[in-house]
Amino acid sequence: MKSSSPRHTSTRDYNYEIVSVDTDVAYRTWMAKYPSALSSFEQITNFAKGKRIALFLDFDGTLSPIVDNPDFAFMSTNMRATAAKVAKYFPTAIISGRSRDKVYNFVGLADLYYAGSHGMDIMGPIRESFDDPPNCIISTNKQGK
Ligand SMILES: O=P(O)(O)OC[C@H]1O[C@H](O[C@H]2O[C@H](CO)[C@@H](O)[C@H](O)[C@H]2O)[C@H](O)[C@@H](O)[C@@H]1O
Repeated sequence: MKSSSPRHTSTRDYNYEIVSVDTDVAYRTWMAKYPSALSSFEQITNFAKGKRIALFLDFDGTLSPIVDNPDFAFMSTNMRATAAKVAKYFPTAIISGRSRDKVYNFVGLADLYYAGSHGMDIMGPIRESFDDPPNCIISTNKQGK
């Protein structure tokens, strides 16, 4: 007779299943406490009305996937295009535990703010001229210094 319930061939399999159930419960509990912002989008947009918006983003695990080798945490083309688009509407900053240069090299968007080393090293968008929006800083290189 064929059994319809899952087979447990070893204690190891059984323990693995308990860990999976625990992980699932922990995940559901966490999601109940911190629901996806996308499911409350209307509430967020209503709350944001009349306010000045700035966007602060994490890099690893947010803009890039978590990978084994930190040197390969590349952003997708879609994610880069989305970050560039959102930065046209709101001041947008990336805050990271990585060094600022490393994050900038991964992202490569000049219109964003970058806060590296957990906020110890901050760079604003590169300003081509004094006529650019005031939320930019002047690039020291562009001034010839
Ligand atoms: O503040 P973040 O931008 O989230 O940076 C936190 C740390 O991110 C990196 O490590 C994490 O991502 C790696 C690549 O996916 C992954 O291999 C590692 O296990 C994660 O901890 C980065 O290497 C660290 O320097 C950052 O502090």
